Amino acid sequence: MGSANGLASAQGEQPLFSFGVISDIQYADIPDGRSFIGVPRYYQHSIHVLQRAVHKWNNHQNLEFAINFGDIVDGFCPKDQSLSAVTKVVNDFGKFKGPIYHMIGNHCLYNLPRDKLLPLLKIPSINSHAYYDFSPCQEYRFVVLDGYDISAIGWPQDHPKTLEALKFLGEKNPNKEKNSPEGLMGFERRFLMFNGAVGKEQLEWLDGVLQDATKVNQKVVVCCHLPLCPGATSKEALLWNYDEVMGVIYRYNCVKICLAGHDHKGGHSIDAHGIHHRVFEAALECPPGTDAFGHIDVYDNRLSLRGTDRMQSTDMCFDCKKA
Ligand SMILES: Nc1ccn([C@@H]2O[C@H](COP(=O)(O)O)[C@@H](O)[C@H]2O)c(=O)n1
Ligand SMILES: O=P(O)(O)OC[C@H](O)CO
Repeated sequence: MGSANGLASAQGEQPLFSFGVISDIQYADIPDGRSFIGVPRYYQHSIHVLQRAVHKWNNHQNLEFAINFGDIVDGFCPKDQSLSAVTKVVNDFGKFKGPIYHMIGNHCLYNLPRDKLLPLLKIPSINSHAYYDFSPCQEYRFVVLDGYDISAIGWPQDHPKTLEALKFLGEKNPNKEKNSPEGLMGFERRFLMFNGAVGKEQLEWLDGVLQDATKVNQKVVVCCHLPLCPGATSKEALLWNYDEVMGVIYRYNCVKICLAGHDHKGGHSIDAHGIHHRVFEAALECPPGTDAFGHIDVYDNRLSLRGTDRMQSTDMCFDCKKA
């Protein structure tokens, strides 16, 4: 974490553009609680973290857009309040004076099915898929992955993707409770119901996007609710087929940074190919009065995350000379 990776001073240098980031708000109008392993969760306070983020992003005056890394409403939200809770959070995001790019997380899908959720989040979609790309300037392209493409949550119960996910979980996780990693060894601990996979069609789409980005000499930032690198996250939070996705990414040299949420404590690693992986600290786990959001300044050779409060600042340099 921090600038221990040979960052040259950014003083005086203007970023190409900047954007806001926040993850795992998991808002619900319910009393505070705890995660399965006992970490406090502040369901009502987390929307105030978002409100302060939007206020700060607007005051910055130079943010092109913001990205929400998923899980805007918690699974414990009473289901008759799911729509109003999602709408409330979307409306608060709407106060940002710029576009918001959303992605879906497991908690979003506990609350609403894809056909309801995606239009509310204005996620460009064909057949309820939630992957897309955008390019804020000639030099950069952002790829947003749908980590719950193959998943036991979010699709109708008899949907082929639900059936494929349940079959896969049945083969990989012998526990009756499919969210339990008990007895699973090493990276196999990711085979849990609250995770998912990127399907074949999406992998082919990703390959095409990276091929195109390479042709036009664009640097790519990959965003996904689920982390893609074991070095940046707990094993239990990894995308089921993170290795397949990284296999596609490694065919090219254009992906420089992968950003994610889901693992609430946050993390940072640089993989063997020099790609930075940054998992964001959750807004949900901020005790009242504290925050976790940030903005990222984008340069030719690095992304510099300026975190607020519990979100650690991180310099992610992919072509920097050692100081
Ligand atoms: N080590 C674990 C972690 C989680 N579970 C199950 O997953 C559910 C969701 O976990 P949270 O961290 O979001 O609370 C939890 O309710 C457990 O059913 C588990 O079994 N073992
Ligand atoms: O999305 P949650 O709240 O179920 O939490 C996921 C865990 O952080 C993964 O380790």
